[in-house]
Formats: sequence, C-alpha cells, structure tokens
Amino acid sequence: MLDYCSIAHKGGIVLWSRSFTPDVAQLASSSTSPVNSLIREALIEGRTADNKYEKDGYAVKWTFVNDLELIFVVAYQRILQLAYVDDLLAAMKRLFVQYFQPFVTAFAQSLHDITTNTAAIQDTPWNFTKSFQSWDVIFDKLLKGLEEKAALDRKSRLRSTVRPTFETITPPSDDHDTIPSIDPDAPQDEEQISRSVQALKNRLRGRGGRRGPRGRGRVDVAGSRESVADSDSDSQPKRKSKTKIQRKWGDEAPTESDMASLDFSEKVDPSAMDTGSHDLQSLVDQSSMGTRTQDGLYEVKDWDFAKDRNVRDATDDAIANALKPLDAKLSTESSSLGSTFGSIFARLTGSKALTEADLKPVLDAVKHHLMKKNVAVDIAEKVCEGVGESLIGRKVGGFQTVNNAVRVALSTSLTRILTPKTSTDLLLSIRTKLSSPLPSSQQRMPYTIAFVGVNGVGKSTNLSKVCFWLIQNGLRVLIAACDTFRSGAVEQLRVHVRNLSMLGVNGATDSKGRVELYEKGYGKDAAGIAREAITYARDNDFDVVLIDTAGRMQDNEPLMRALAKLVSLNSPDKIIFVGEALVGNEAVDQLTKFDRALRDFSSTTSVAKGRGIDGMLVTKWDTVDDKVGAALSMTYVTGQPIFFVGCGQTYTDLRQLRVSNVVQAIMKD
Ligand SMILES: Nc1nc2c(ncn2[C@@H]2O[C@H](COP(=O)(O)OP(=O)(O)OP(=O)(O)O)[C@@H](O)[C@H]2O)c(=O)[nH]1
Repeated sequence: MLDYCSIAHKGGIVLWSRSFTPDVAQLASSSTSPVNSLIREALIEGRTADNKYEKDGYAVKWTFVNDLELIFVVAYQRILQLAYVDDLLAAMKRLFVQYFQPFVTAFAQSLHDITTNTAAIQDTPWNFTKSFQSWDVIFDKLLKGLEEKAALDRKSRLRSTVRPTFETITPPSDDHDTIPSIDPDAPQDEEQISRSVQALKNRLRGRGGRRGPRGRGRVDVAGSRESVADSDSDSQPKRKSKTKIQRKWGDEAPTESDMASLDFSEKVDPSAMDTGSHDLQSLVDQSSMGTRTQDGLYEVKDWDFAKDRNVRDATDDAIANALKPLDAKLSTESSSLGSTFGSIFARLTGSKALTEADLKPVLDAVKHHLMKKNVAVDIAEKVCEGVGESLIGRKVGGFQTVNNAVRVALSTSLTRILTPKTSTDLLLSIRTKLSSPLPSSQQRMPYTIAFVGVNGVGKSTNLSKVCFWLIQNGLRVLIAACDTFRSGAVEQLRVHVRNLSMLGVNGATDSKGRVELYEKGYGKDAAGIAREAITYARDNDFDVVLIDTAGRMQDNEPLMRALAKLVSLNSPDKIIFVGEALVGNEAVDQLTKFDRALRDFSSTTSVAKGRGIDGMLVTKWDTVDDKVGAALSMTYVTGQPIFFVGCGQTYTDLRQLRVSNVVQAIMKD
C-alpha cells in the first residue's frame, strides 16, 4: 500500500497530492519528512544517482517530465515490495500529461508572469482542487487497476511456485494486537507486512484497533490542506475520533430524524449543478440520440455493444492503454487458464446422450460466466437450470456439436428472457392515447409516466433525456417535480427545463413552450402535486406529464406506501422503474420489492388496483462495458421490457435495447 503520492512543479508548488495514511499526512509538510529530504538531498543537491531514495523506513521514487517541469513522487514503507510503483509513476506521467498539459503550460506561464509582474498574483487564482478533480478519479482507477493486477500477479506466482503445507496455512486472527514476526531477509507478502507494521505501531501507541479509512489531502497554491474524505466536517477543526460508534440496526420504521440523518444528498447549489455548468450545446452534441424517420418521428438509436463502446469514459481507455504492457505480461502468465467458454465446452466430448452429471461442470462454469457479466446469482442459477433441462438426454456427436448445443441453448434462453412481452413503443402508445376519440364533454387527458427507483440511480437525469426525446418528436411535456424530499431535486429539474426549453425542437426555441416544470417546493404530499400537475397539463394542452419521484429504499414501507398512493391516485399510463446497470444481486431485490409494494399497497385503494412496474430504464450503461447482466436480471424478475438504457450524461445519451446485442454482449468471453 502506498503512503503518499504527489505531482509538483519544479518551481516548488504542489499541484496535487494524496496521503493514504494518517501517519504520513505530515509527509509533505514536515521539514524532516522523507519527501522533503528527497527534494533537498536528492533533487536539489543531486546526492543520489538512481531514482529511489530511502529514509526513516520510507522509500521514495520519482520521475520527471522535463519540458513541463513536473515531478511525480511516490512514497511507501521501504519494507514493502511494491512491484507496481514504477508502472504507477510511468502511467501517472503519461496520463497527467495527456489530460493536463494545456493547464500546466498555462500555469507555468503564469508563474513566469508572476516573477516579472507581482500584480498578476491577485489576477491568477489557480484552484488546483477544482482543476484536478477529474485527476482524482483517473488516479483512483489507475491505482485500483495496478493494485488488482499486482494481487493477481502475486497469486499467479504463488500458484505456480508455492505448494501449501500445513505449516504455511494459519487461520486468520482477529487479534490485532498479535504482532506477526517479520524476517527482514525473507520476501514478504505485502499485506502481511503491512499488518505487522500497523500492529507494531498500534502496540507502541498503546491501542489495538484497526486504522480508519484512507485519508486524502491536497495542497493548493496557498498551501492549505483540505480533507476530501471528511467533507461533511470541512468547517470543523480536524480531530481524530477515539471511539468507534456502533451502528444500530433495528426493525422499526425510520423516524423523520433518522431519515434526515440518512439523507446523504448534497445541498445543491443550482448554479453549480452538472447540467447548469455545461455548455448547453455540449449537452446534445457529444453523440446523436437517433435519426428522424420518414414520417418525421425521432427514433432512439439501438444500443450496440461494438459501436457504443466509445460511450465509455475516455479515461478508461487511456488507463487501459497505459496498463497494456503490464496486461501483456500477466496474460502470458495466466494464459494456461484459457478462455471461459473455450474451456467450458472443451470439457464435453463424445457422442452420447447428455446426462445431468455431464452437464454439471459445464453449467457451473456458465453460471460463473453469467455472474461475471453482472447477472444476479439466483437468475444465473435459474438460467443454467433451464439450459440444463433443455440439453439432458440430447445426443451429441463430437466436440463441435456439444459446443454448439450449449451455446445455442444458452443463447435461446437469454433471447427468450430478454424479448419484451409487451410493446416498448412509447411514442405509439402516447399517440394512441392522445388521438383516441372522446365524448365532447370530456377533456383530453395527457399521457403520464412516473419514474420510480432507489436513491441516486439517475431518475431525474434520465427523465430529462426522455423529455428531450419527446419534445424532439413534437410533443409538449410537463415535468412534475414530485421529489419533495431531496434538497436540490426541484432546482435540478428547473435547470433541466431551462436547458430543454432553450434547445426546443431540433435546437430551435418554440414560442408555445415545449416543456414546463410544475413545482410546489419541498415537504408537500407528492401524490397531490402529481394530481395538480396532471390537471394543469390537461388545462394547458400538454401532451405528456413526466413525474419525477423521490428516491427511496425498497424496504422502507412508509415511503413505498407513499409511492403507491401516488400511483393509485394518478393512475400513470406507465410506471418506469429506473435502475442502475451496475447493480448485480441487488437488482432482483429492488425490483421485486418495488413491484410487490406497488401492487400490495396500491390495491387497497380503488382506482388503480394492484398496479406494478410497467418497464425499466437502466442507467449508467456506459459504465459497465459488456457486463450487461443487470438487463437480464431485471427482465427475468419482472417479465417487463426495458424501454431505454441511459448511457451518459448528455440529453442524447439514451438508447433502446436490441435483444440480439445484449445476448451477444453476455455471451462474449
Ligand atoms: N455515467 C452515467 N451517469 C449517469 C447516468 N444517468 C445519471 N447519471 C448520473 O447519476 C447521478 C445521479 O443522477 P440523478 O438524476 O440526480 O439521480 P436521482 O435518481 O434523480 O437521484 P435522487 O433524486 O437522489 O434519488 C448524476 O451524477 C448523473 O449525472 C448515465 O446514464 N450514465
């Protein structure tokens, strides 16, 4: 584990730094710190020839980018054999230059200006914390990737060299005061050494508890340190908490104050929100949502794994490139493991009727493969059971036949589960409702869609994307702000509506107002607001009402009852469950409980008897690459279709799912 990492300008200013342990938080500031000694003795006085410097039990490594006058430094406990430090420094250097070269050049120029013109100091407020926010994310991913690879590397080396004996296997110990012995000459496992060192430090300090979470810190021009990990106590002086407060678990429903303490959503300053801070056009320009058909409709594109890979964060690809040399090394070492499907199918050969015993190891491997693709365990098991049943007793010829038989059975099963049983054509459904004949005494009602789901999954963002798509199709949309709980939720929608109304149809503004927000602030009854919004939409000729609801946990009965009340009072035409593509097993629990709660609690009132979820919108699809198993779990649990997938943070980042593309992504090795 690393202790400290920084990127500094040779002029002496630390642009970015990260401390990983409280003990070395002072590494950057104390004059006796190894990092400062490195700078004084090794860099300024040139007293060390190689790029490793050791002092007070720490090892410090560094690298330069001479043309930008940058120095990258990593410090760690000398006793640890951190094999990835050189790779980390090289990858940091490459990525930082790739992403921040213009910034650093401008900064270096300003330093030059400052030395020649002191008045420029006030005019140049360099906010490194803000400027390098994205670097924090890149660095985290990079470090995680390297740590995982190092662990894998260690395991594969251990597998090939160490045969465990009874002496080497020791049960894990919970006694953190026990100090495992360290033989300084023997090569040590990094975690073991880390534990030993920590235990020793704890013993010296007279305590035996575990260390808290990793600390982070940055130093800006003024040298002020801010803790990112402890953001909710920013204004407080930092103190180490001495005792750990035990979490209380209970069966009772949460009280108002519990809810307030559990509301981790940030108090949002609308002007600083994601949507507001973007250049408006960039919210639609980055990719095109779809194409206009001959009859003037605006279609949402199908998600295509091969083509839509570029919706991934570009930094992921840059990091993948930076890690390629290491990947190549690891893949040669682990190539003996073979590809999942290749090795699964290779286990079945011969021309005989397949038995349960023949299939068991194959299906176990298929289950494992599905779980790797983020399919929930229960669903993976059920899919495998189905595949097994369809194959038992089937006669197979040679290897190729078995290979094909299992592939075809799995592919058929996945296709059957994913194929929508009801229409996913929302536009058709909207137009049918809006154009159906009515008695002259009756006013035309708008088409209503309620977006429901747990907290933070992307309900409001994706509701806005759907809104953008609807107004592109010439419909007038009213957004009902029924999240009256999370602070900032109404303002977030206000910003979206402002953006969307400026974009209008195909970028042109519309005098009639294609989109409007119906809001009544916070703390009011969401069901009532939705009702008022629908009435307002009816009276003001809106075609569609999109109802944004507050995020809630599936086990929170009072909140689920409130949602059921909104449903039963307003009978939305569609209830769309918004869920993240990132969820694995949790997807099943969320969907089952939302669906059941809506059916149970809305059936007690007369209007909408037993209404459940009508379909899903799966968000953050851009973050899972080919691990699209959540789509399978969600459709399996509900039997309902996925209307859209959200694949980014601009208004056009909405796609429809073509079943064959999802099947292909899941089957892919
Ligand atoms: N990468 C990616 N991020 C997304 C996507 N959809 C939403 N997000 C991000 O997810 C975060 C949460 O989105 P919100 O729309 O505020 O989520 P919410 O469900 O309305 O949140 P609550 O109202 O607190 O329940 C925001 O940072 C969004 O930008 C997506 O498709 N891809």
